[in-house]
Amino acid sequence: MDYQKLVDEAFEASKNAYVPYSHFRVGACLLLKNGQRIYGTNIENAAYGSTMCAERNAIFQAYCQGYRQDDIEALAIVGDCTPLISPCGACRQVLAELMNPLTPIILGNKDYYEVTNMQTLLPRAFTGESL
Ligand SMILES: O=c1ccn([C@H]2C[C@H](O)[C@@H](CO)O2)c(=O)[nH]1
Ligand SMILES: [Zn+2]
Repeated sequence: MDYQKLVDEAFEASKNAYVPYSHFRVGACLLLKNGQRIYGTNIENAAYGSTMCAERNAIFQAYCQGYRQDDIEALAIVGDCTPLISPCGACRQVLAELMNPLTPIILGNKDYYEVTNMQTLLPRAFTGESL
């Protein structure tokens, strides 16, 4: 698995970020097991709370196209920052439900990346199992 390529593609996607308020571009590249890639960027709004994060845009788009967690090979999330970008709480909650706990999540900047997963990012997640 060429994680560096996923990171590079996520940075390419981040060029489409709509970030007039934070000027902080985030990119996501979701790799499906069929080889297809689905991209996401953050899209901000003057009503700040209506902003949507890059990784949620990517995972929602995958689901919109009919894919489900077992179809997902990996997800790269990137930002030009140090330390590495780390998904916000809302994204963790969404990703914990929509991705398998051990599916690789690659967090990257321009210089390096780290591989993690939802089990590590959100241990003891609240899921539909509890309802
Ligand atoms: O993992 C992250 C962290 C932040 N952001 C966005 C939201 C907002 O547009 C900007 C600053 O918080 O970065 C993401 O898209 N993903
Ligand atoms: Zn988020």
